[in-house]
Amino acid sequence: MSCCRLSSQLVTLSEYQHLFNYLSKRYRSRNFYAPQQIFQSRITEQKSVMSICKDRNMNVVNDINFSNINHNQNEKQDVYLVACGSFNPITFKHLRMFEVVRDFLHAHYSQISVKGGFLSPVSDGYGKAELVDGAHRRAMCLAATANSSWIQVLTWESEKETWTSTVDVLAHYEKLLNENRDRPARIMLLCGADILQSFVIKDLWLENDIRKIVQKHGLVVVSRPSYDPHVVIENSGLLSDLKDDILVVSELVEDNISSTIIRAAIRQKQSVKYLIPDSVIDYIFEHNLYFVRPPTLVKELAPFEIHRKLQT
Ligand SMILES: Nc1ncnc2c1ncn2[C@@H]1O[C@H](COP(=O)(O)OP(=O)(O)OP(=O)(O)O)[C@@H](O)[C@H]1O
Ligand SMILES: NC(=O)c1ccc[n+]([C@@H]2O[C@H](COP(=O)(O)O)[C@@H](O)[C@H]2O)c1
Repeated sequence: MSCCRLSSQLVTLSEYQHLFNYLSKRYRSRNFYAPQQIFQSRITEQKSVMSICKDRNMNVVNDINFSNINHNQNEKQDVYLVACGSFNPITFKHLRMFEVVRDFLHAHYSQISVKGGFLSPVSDGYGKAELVDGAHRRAMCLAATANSSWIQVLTWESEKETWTSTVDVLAHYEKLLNENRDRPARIMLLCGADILQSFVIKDLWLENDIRKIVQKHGLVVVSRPSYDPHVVIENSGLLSDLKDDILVVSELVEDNISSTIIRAAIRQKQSVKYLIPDSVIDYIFEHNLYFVRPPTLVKELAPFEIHRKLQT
């Protein structure tokens, strides 16, 4: 019997209900089931990241970075990986990044124990072209992670009307995660090499934010074709400064799949099967997403607007 399991996603009650109804309807004939008790208990757990993620079996130390991580051989650091992005729509590559990085961290840092992975879809207020409604992007992320035992969806960022800087997103989740936790866990940013390259774009990222992300939280960059993270680091004074705390992980199977390509393929009525999860394809068809290109936005991305205002 094949079955999909609703794992402990961090979503609002109505989204749970919506997704549950959708998946149940969709997969009834294929033995999809989500026992009501599990479903209900997850709802009560949704209030804080901590309540879902708490796991106090490991010894952890607070606020270590990669430069000193090897000095604490006897103590384990619980780590949660957070990927911020549009997920418009989510692809297998977004999910792969988590698997690759967890393997890498466990293989190279015996003190790290990766306890969970979080997808944090960006708010509609980010202003990126072709961004479909956050509720759809969240639902697709939920559908895509329904089978994962450790990757979950965080909805706080995308439920806000306005865009939140990534450093604030990380700080928010870290605070929630560590509420009432004796030994704080660490939240690390997981991203593709294109995001690292975007760090040097004027007014897109603040230098202080980058420093905080890298030094306080930790940054893991996954390789992506056409991007060379090492060259980007070498050519930037700031990133060269921080290079000991930036981890670059080579994906075993690099490919240039992107949400942009998926959207274009759907518009051209080409198959996207085996590029994104079936449940996401079903959702796209059911909600008629991406078949028509929306009008081009004239406004620029929120971070540009906000950071320029800060300077005046
Ligand atoms: N093919 C890929 N290889 C490595 N990293 C990737 C790949 N696709 C996406 N990522 C990473 O996943 C995260 C979320 O990406 P995002 O939602 O922006 O997807 P995208 O495919 O780059 O989007 P779009 O095509 O709409 O610009 C980012 O950190 C991005 O770098
Ligand atoms: N200054 C910042 O914090 C900053 C700037 C640009 C993008 N981002 C984030 O990076 C991610 C990029 O997503 P896209 O690759 O889809 O544009 C989003 O989550 C966005 O919020 C953050």
